[in-house]
Amino acid sequence: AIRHYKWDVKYEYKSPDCFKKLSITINGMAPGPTITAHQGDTVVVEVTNSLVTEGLTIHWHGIRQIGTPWFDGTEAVSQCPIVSGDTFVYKFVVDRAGTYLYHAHYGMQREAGLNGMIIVSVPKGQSEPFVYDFDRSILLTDWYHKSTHEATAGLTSKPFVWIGEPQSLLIQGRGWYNCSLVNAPTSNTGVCNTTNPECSPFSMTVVPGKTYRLRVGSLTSLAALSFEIEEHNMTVVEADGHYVEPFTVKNLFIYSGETYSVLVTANQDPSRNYWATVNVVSRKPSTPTGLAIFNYYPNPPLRHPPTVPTTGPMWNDTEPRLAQSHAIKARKGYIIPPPPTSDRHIILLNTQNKIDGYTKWALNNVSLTFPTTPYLVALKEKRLTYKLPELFDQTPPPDVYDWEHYDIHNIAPNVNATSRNAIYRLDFNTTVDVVLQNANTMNPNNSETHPWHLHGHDFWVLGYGEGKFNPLNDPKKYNLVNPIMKNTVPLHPYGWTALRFRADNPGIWLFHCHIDSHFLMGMGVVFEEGIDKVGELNSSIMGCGLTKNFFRP
Ligand SMILES: O=C1O[C@H]([C@@H](O)CO)C(O)=C1O
Repeated sequence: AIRHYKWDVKYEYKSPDCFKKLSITINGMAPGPTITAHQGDTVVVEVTNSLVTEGLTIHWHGIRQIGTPWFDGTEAVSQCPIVSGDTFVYKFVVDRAGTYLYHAHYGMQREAGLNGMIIVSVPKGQSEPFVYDFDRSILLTDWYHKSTHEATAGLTSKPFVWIGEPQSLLIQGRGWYNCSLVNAPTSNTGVCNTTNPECSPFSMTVVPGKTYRLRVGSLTSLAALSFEIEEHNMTVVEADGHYVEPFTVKNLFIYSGETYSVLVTANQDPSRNYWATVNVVSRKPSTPTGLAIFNYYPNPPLRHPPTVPTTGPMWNDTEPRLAQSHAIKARKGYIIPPPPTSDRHIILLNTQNKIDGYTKWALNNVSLTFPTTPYLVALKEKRLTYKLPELFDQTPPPDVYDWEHYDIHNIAPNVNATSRNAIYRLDFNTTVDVVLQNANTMNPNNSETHPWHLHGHDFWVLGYGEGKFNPLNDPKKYNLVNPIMKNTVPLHPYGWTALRFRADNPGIWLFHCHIDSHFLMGMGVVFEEGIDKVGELNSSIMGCGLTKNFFRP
């Protein structure tokens, strides 16, 4: 079947945490409408850019875009931005059941609220390997009071001005900010108003005794989160569209770009409500706990639980987060075995760097910048390919760093890093291993968590380790038996994460840190595979208005 959506994207004042701010909305909503479909459906989204002063693209996060790399929605990679006033039609197949996301992929627009969920059900008549009574979903985000334009200006200036920690955590687009913290004029209730119904907490109503499949997605711009429902255990059954061998947690760690399904049974005292909370982990929190209400029917949905909301685990305790990462395995009966060996081994050292006085992130000393001609167009459009050396840097970035000598525990020495728009070219249909290696930032005793997201693929997660990855010994410890497949994984502080994927989807695909500011600071790489097998480009990705027709075959 075809699922058709018509979206108008614009700036509007919203008060998701009681503080009034310009937010990007879709048809008046932030988060945007949930896309629902069955496996195998074609989703058509007609997007009109009514932002007036900026371009726009929308990325369908977790959808592999097999055969439609031009609809991946990544500015500078798969398309020109949709110019103001123009309408762009995304059309793609959702080929696997599961929980996915969508969000803007232009500048830092995601941070301004352009995000939502995609829920793909199993084909009619097919069942899933677990049972539940109801299907619910919640999207977790973080929220700044400053505009993304201010944030961007700071991140791209000399000296660097860091955006800091978000003011609120939102659960399904709702948070609560203590308005007394707003600087003068405090009397101006038009700016921050804690009685505004827009910032009353999200309430999820449950019927006592019933089991809920709760789909949880995170599209935070910075924060790593711990999510929990007071007095209730959660059984993890799905991650990024793949069934997980079930395991039970009290709190779920979730990183930007990840989705999980957990089963929760409403088996507690039904005479009261319970807090559902999100807390920041990995960074020293200065953002208050995000609150929602787990409402037992027929109690009033917004009646506060009688308890004090939990503040979550210790923010700097990496161990339980690593333990959760290790616990996620493919479900028996649903294991897709990885190729036993790999054809190419890429190790990416993640460092914070100074380049030309600007603060950046780099992979093997290369900080990613983008050409103005999208890579897909540059490499495929016959009228441009003869000019390739002018379009972007043709010398590939390095596959490895000097792992024998680099000290990941010390402040980054920052030598010789450069900003470049070069890409990795992968031989089609080969197997590629990527090991992400974390290190110390430019601040003493500090290593951050980075959620890495790959476009166009799911990868097998072969292992996580602490310290420095040793390419001679550590691959022997890879899990080749039941690794989960995902599209986003955390790289833990001072650790490494090993992935394997098949370069079997013709196109150009980003692989990047899903922290908005880090991506802006160059934390990503680009893969090309099978460009000669990409079909005739959809001309709507090239230019604006009727100039797109100039590229029609
Ligand atoms: O990229 C980052 O920059 C700041 C800080 O390192 C700048 O000093 C920070 O916390 C990041 O995650």
